[in-house]
Amino acid sequence: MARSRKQRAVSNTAAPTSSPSYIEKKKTLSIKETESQQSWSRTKAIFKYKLVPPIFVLIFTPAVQFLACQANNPASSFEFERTLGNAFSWKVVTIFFCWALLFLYIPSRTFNGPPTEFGYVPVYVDNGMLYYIASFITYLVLHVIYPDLSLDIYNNMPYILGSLNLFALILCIILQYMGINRPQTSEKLERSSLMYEFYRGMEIHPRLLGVDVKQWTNCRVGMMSWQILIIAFLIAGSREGSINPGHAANVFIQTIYIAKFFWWETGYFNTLDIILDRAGYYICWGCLVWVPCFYTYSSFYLVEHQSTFTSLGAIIIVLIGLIAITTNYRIDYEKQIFRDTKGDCKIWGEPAKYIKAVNQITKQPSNLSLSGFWGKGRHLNYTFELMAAFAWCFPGYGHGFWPFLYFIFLLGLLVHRCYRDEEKCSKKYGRFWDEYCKKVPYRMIPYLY
Ligand SMILES: NC(=O)C1=CN([C@@H]2O[C@H](COP(=O)(O)OP(=O)(O)OC[C@H]3O[C@@H](n4cnc5c(N)ncnc54)[C@H](OP(=O)(O)O)[C@@H]3O)[C@@H](O)[C@H]2O)C=CC1
Ligand SMILES: CC(C)CCC[C@@H](C)[C@H]1CC[C@H]2C3=CC=C4C[C@@H](O)CC[C@]4(C)[C@H]3CC[C@]12C
Repeated sequence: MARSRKQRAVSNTAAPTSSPSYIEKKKTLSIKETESQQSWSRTKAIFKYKLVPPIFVLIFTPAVQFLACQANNPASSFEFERTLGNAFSWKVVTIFFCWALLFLYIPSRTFNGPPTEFGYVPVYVDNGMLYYIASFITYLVLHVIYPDLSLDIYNNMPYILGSLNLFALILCIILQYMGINRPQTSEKLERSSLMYEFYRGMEIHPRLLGVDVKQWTNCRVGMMSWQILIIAFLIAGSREGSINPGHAANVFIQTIYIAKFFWWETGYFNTLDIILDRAGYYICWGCLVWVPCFYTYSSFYLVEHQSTFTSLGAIIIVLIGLIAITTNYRIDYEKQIFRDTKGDCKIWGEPAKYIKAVNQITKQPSNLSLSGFWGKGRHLNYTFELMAAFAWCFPGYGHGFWPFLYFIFLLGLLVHRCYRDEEKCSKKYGRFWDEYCKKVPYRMIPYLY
């Protein structure tokens, strides 16, 4: 009796896995699973290739013109004539573009970026800090000759954005034409719709007039225009020579952030924007127009809408901002040291711990750090980036959500970028990446996300 009960128990547990109905059920389930996976990938593809490009181009391009009118003079309506620029805006934009170009021609040390899968090694000019300091000083000195320069820049912002918009759109068309008809590298790129190609870009490292296009757009024009414009807005916003403490804190934190970028410019050549993104609307228009308009927006807004921060409030927010920027830099630095020494270094006072990983594409070893910040979260640098952005937007507190626009945008950008980066790493490292994700399970906030 006891034996037969045991047998039943065994057969009860064994039956489901071997019975035909169980196998059928499993098959139907896995078919359903793959069907839903396929339909999800189809939806994602429609979104990525068909919807995002026209929506971005048609919404973001005019949005910059609207933003520039909105804060400058909320009563002023959109005027088409501004989208064409004016004599002042074209003069300013042309001089600035040529100045940025000049520094890429000055004989300097060069820096070789990471080679592409098709064996192209991009060469960059390594004089970011010289360009930054020279541009900053020159801008301040120009006020001696032209005391109203900052005020004129502020008042002509809708026209300046009009000139930038036109120039950037034409550049993207040229880049697309060159990529289709005269590609500069041996990369074999599958063709897609013209709209998608315009948005995404064609080539990863195109060169024009002898310079690397993305170094010129992203690092030199985008980042330096951000710096010059916020200084111009601070000067334009000063009333009878006195500077508002909240506005000063907002500009000071961003200035440290931008100076840090130029200090670390060669580190930027290893990031997604440079190694993965192609030179098209997203990156080139983004850096030529979106950065000068949107990244500077909190400072632009504070000209008309004075910050209510006291000097003490300003000092506290500057300290918070500096802590965030330093930590963000520290995290990027820990990765750079780890990569440069291939893991043979000390992090947080101890020899670095890592996963011995292999790049699945090149089959070369490329370890994944488990030490310091990279052992606590997979993208803590983004968390501190957001904290810094929040700090410089905060002096606009009390004026609704407009001064926080950049922070809100950055939140979306960085969460999305986390997934883009992880997709890249999963392809690059395969099972080693899964192992890393198991050991470091959180992305941006330990124990939460
Ligand atoms: N203000 C803004 O608009 C934005 C600012 N940023 C800032 O730019 C900086 C760079 O960011 P981003 O380019 O996104 O990339 P990250 O600096 O976050 O680098 C991600 C890459 O690091 C490598 N990596 C990941 N995990 C490890 C590990 N455990 N050990 C060693 N290497 C690892 C991988 O590249 P690999 O293995 O190939 O080396 C991965 O692709 C950050 O400070 C960020 O905050 C970024 C986006 C937008
Ligand atoms: C089409 C647009 C709505 C979106 C354009 C986005 C781009 C302008 C930005 C995408 C990623 C951004 C950056 C990445 C990393 C950076 C390093 C940091 O230290 C300074 C800022 C930046 C260069 C930043 C600049 C804007 C982007 C390229």
